[in-house]
Formats: sequence, C-alpha cells, structure tokens
Amino acid sequence: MNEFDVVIIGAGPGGLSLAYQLKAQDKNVAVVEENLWGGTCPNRGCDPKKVLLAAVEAKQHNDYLVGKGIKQASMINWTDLMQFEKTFTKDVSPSSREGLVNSNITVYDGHATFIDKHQLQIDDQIIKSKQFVIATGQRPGRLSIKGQEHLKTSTDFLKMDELPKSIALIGGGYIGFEFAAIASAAGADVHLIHHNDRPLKEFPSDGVQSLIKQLQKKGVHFDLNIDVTSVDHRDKQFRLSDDGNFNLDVDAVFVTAGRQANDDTLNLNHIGVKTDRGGIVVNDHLQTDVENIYALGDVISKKHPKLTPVSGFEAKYLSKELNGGDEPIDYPVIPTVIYGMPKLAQVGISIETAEQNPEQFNISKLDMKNWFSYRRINEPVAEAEIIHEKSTNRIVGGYVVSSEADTLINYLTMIINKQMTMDDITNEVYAYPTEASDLEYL
Ligand SMILES: Cc1cc2nc3c(=O)[nH]c(=O)nc-3n(C[C@H](O)[C@H](O)[C@H](O)COP(=O)(O)OP(=O)(O)OC[C@H]3O[C@@H](n4cnc5c(N)ncnc54)[C@H](O)[C@@H]3O)c2cc1C
Ligand SMILES: NC(=O)c1ccc[n+]([C@@H]2O[C@H](COP(=O)([O-])OP(=O)(O)OC[C@H]3O[C@@H](n4cnc5c(N)ncnc54)[C@H](O)[C@@H]3O)[C@@H](O)[C@H]2O)c1
Repeated sequence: MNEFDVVIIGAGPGGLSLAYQLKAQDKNVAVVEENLWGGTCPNRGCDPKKVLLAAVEAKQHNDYLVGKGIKQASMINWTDLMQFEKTFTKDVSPSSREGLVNSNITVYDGHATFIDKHQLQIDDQIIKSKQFVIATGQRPGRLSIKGQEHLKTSTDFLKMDELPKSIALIGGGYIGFEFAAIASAAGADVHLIHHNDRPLKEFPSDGVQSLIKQLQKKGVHFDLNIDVTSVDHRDKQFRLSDDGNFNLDVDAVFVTAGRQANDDTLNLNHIGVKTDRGGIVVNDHLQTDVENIYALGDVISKKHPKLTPVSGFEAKYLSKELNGGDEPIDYPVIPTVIYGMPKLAQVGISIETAEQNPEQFNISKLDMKNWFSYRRINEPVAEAEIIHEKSTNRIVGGYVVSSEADTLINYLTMIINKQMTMDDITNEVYAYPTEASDLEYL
C-alpha cells in the first residue's frame, strides 16, 4: 500500500498550487483527480469564459466608435470563437497532470472516498496518508423541477459549437449575467430569469441597476420575480412556465442558479467531517472536525467569495500551516467582478455599511463618462461610488461600472490592503493618460 505525508483530493487551482508548495518542502505528496486535471477555472470556468469575452470586448469597443472613426458595427462568429477558445482548454488537463508527474508528485486518476481518517479508496486502490486536504470544488447546481433533464449547465455553455438563436438563463448570479453579456453580444436573443427582484444580491443595488440597464440596451430581457416550475420540450424548442401566466419558448435553457459543493460523495459523514449547506465546515486554520483532514477552496463553507485567487490564497496558507505554522488564516480584502461590457466590480466595505455609518464614512458618487479615459473610447456608462474613512482619509471600499472596472478595482484593492491615504496615492507618478493616472480624482 502506498503511504504519503499529504494526499490532496482535487486538482483544481487550489489543490495544484498546494501540491507544488508542499513538494518544495520535500513532503511525499499525492494528488487525486476524477475528471479534468486543472479543475474548474481553466477547463470550464474563468479562462474559457474570458476567452469568449475577448471577442465581446473587441466588438463593443469597435461599436462604441461607429461614426467616430469606425465605419460599421462588428459581428461575432461563434463557431470561430469557440474554436479559438478550445485552443486554450484542450491541453490543460494533460499538461496539468504531466507537470505534477515531472515534479515527482504522485498522481491518481479516479474518484476518492474515505475509508477512515487515514485511508482513501480510489476506485479499486487504497492509499494511506498522515494528512489529507480536500480541494474538490463545486459543480453546477440542478433545479428540481418538471423537465429538469432539459436544463443545460455552465459547462455545456462553454463548449457549445453553435450559438442557439434564443437562450434562457435561470438564475441572476455571476454566471447568468456573464453568459447573458456574451450570448447577446454574439447575436442570441437572451432571457435572464430570476426568482426575485434583486439579482446579484452581493453587489450594490445602484451598480446592479446600471448593469441591467446596459444589458437591456443590448437586447437582454430580464424576467424578474419568476419562479420557473417546468420545462417542456416541444417542436425543437423548450417552453418554460411558472405556476402563473409566465410562458417562454427558447432554443436552449441553462441553469445558472448557484453551485453545489463536491462534499457529498467522499463518505465524510462516516469519518466525522462536518458539512453544512455551503460545503465542508472548517475552523480558522482550514481544519475540519477531524484533526488530520483539512479543506480549501470552493468546497469549504465560508463567507468569503468562492473564487480562484481565494483558493490560491488558502493553498498558500495551508502550505505554511501543514509545515508547523499556527497562525489563523487572515484574508485580505477580496475584489469581485462580474465580467461583461460593461463590468461591475466591487471591493472592501459595502455601500450599505457606509450608508448606515455616515459619521464614519463619506461616499463619493462619480460619473466618469466625461473623464478623458472614457470619452476617448466613447463609453456609454462609467460610474463609481468610492467610500472614504473620515478619520484617516483612506479609501476603504467602493464599486465601479465600466469596461475598465476590473483594472480600477485591482488598484483599489491594493490601495485598501496597503492602507494608502489619498496623499500616498497622489504622491506617485503614473503613466498618463491611464486608469492609474485617474486615481487622483477618487
Ligand atoms: C463558469 C464559471 C466562471 C468562473 N469565472 C471565474 C472568474 O472569472 N474568476 C474567478 O476567480 N473564479 C471564477 N470561477 C470560479 C473558479 O472556477 C473556482 O473558484 C475555482 O476553480 C475553485 O478552485 P478549487 O481548486 O477550489 O476547485 P475546482 O477548480 O472546482 O477543482 C476541484 C477538482 O476536484 C475534483 N474532484 C471533485 N470531487 C472529487 C473526488 N471525490 N475525487 C477526486 N477528484 C474530485 C474535480 O473534478 C475538480 O477538478 C468561475 C466558475 C465557473 C463555473
Ligand atoms: N467573475 C467571477 O469571478 C465568477 C464568474 C462565474 C462564477 N463565479 C463563481 O461561481 C459561483 C457560482 O455562480 P452562479 O452564478 O451559478 O451562482 P450565484 O450564487 O452567484 O448566483 C445564483 C443566483 O441564482 C438565483 N437563483 C437560485 N435559485 C433560483 C431559481 N430557482 N430561479 C431563479 N433564480 C434562482 C440566486 O438567488 C442567485 O442570485 C459564484 O458564486 C462565484 O463564486 C465567479
């Protein structure tokens, strides 16, 4: 029987990053993966999505300047775009696996389940380890409704060779908004269906309203307060209905109503690892209720967003923790972005908190549309709200809606984490004219 110091279950960004860091400490490490090596982000998540978005960004930047130096609006060819996307995804799994093998990290292909706290079953093999790290991520959630077998997932969306003429997305979260922006720019008639009137509830409502307005201008239909209860397949189309008068016929339906932690097929209850609705329960050392078993990334139940760099941060933390560290994990502020054209990004203290504490915080509302950076590209919307702490004159939070929101939010993240004051920011010299040289106006 093979015995290891640490076995990592799941070869996503979190598990892979940890494996290399532990190997660099001379630990005897194995990684188990049941599906594609590299995990969600590079195979069926962030990266293929952002390749599709490249065409959307190029199209929109072109179209903003029609009549201002550009002759005509451009069109996306979905088939070509998808072929380009596949050049990014096709080698990820073999090369991720090969990278581990070349670094003398043992790899196992198969589904892992625990026999006890020191033994793992992988199909018909059993391996032993002093410690385990569960890094099994999440999978697309399903909807228990009539005709649920007709619902496609985000994984299906990111590999479809042809773009359906009409698409429904059920669930107004990150994935629903991003796919709506991509599919509508590529020419599909898109319906985003949400069960209440507050999609993207973790984002500030003014920012969400601006984003919705822009997507509506591009033809996206928002069907709010609709609880879809059935999907019928008829005449090559799918009819979505609720228990009232809502009926919609489309060519394809995708469920984008949340993701489900991969914690339910590892035999965790049997060995005493606790889970809740959000995933595996860990303490502030990322340790489960079983002392030699840790967990990281999307599979854990946490208040922090489930994102690739957060899994990476937790992997870095665990590489120290499993090497004798004993500090609790201390997360920096984490930026979140809804990609599209425009993008919606936020970081730090929420607008809601700032509004509830006016003695502590100032909120500046900025309409940036006429700033040189945005006028130059003739961008129809560029706005932000920035929160300053009165006592220190420091930026502590904010959100941005614009095509450059991701760049600006990363600057804000650094400014907040490094506790820079407005004087610190304006004392730097930045390349001009750029989003960085705009920082002095915040
Ligand atoms: C459509 C989409 C777009 C996204 N876009 C972004 C983005 O723009 N930016 C961002 O930061 N994040 C984005 N995310 C989220 C990001 O992909 C995840 O946060 C990240 O992949 C989590 O990494 P992880 O290592 O925790 O888990 P994962 O990447 O999910 O990896 C877990 C791995 O464990 C394997 N596994 C599961 N169970 C077992 C088992 N029992 N035995 C063996 N192996 C097992 C799985 O097959 C998988 O490969 C997106 C996600 C999706 C779905
Ligand atoms: N840009 C990024 O960083 C990015 C992009 C995509 C995904 N992700 C990650 O993946 C996770 C999952 O994304 P997601 O969009 O699937 O989930 P989500 O949790 O962000 O959003 C799901 C939405 O669907 C709604 N919903 C639930 N049930 C519904 C129903 N029956 N009908 C209509 N609406 C319903 C929920 O209220 C919620 O607003 C995100 O939380 C994030 O961690 C990140």
